[in-house]
Amino acid sequence: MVEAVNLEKRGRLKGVSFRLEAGGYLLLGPNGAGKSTLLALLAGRLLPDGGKARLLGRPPRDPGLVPLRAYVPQQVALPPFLTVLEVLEMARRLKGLPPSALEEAAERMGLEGRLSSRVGTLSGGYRQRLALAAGLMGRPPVWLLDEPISALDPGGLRRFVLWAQDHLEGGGLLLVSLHRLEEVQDLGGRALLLFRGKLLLELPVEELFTYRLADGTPLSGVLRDVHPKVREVFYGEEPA
Ligand SMILES: Nc1ncnc2c1ncn2[C@@H]1O[C@H](COP(=O)(O)OP(=O)(O)OP(=O)(O)O)[C@@H](O)[C@H]1O
Repeated sequence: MVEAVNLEKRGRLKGVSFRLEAGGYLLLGPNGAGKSTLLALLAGRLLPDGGKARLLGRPPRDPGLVPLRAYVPQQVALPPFLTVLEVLEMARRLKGLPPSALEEAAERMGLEGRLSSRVGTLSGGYRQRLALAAGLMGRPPVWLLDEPISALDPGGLRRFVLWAQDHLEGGGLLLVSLHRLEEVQDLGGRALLLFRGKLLLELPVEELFTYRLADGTPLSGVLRDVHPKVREVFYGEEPA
């Protein structure tokens, strides 16, 4: 469903290749690893300097992908003077969806009581809920999400996880970048570990917690705080 072939962006992504079928994929890696760059390339928001990407067999900028692919970037610029309902209505029209799709998306993210609020008055968490509701509206089969849960409270997070679980059960693909792995491990699936613009490792999420590097260091600890160790083991470099 989503394919990258030697995908490159100068100084940011160094030849990443994979082929992802339906299912959940957690895109992990330290700040600056290239997660946002990779997602923006797959979504057609950035052009690659080399290689290519395909979503459902089509190039990322194919207009036919609009109703088939959701992309929610890390920072979503929503016009502050519009109401929640107006933003959702814009998304609905852009994707050519029926009103029931708007209602479902608002309900999924718990926005029913805030439809008349102006975006500029929303808290950070509600803005993130709105970005998700607008982006995921209409059940597109491919979801590309860049740190979509960073501002969500436990209720918002539960709503997102439930929606994502339904999406996966329905045969969808979810590629999501995040740092707080513990909160989404119910989604299962596979983890893709990016480091310095390269894909280091792909493994089932449950193995992340038990995987050990050659010297016995647990990978989950490495992800949290000992990144030079990753460099040492995977690149053969001395730790800084
Ligand atoms: N517009 C840009 N122009 C040039 N370089 C950029 C630009 N945006 C990001 N970079 C660089 O590209 C690299 C990868 O950044 P990217 O935002 O993709 O990482 P990330 O893994 O998403 O990080 P984070 O976890 O902090 O969100 C970084 O070195 C960053 O400084």
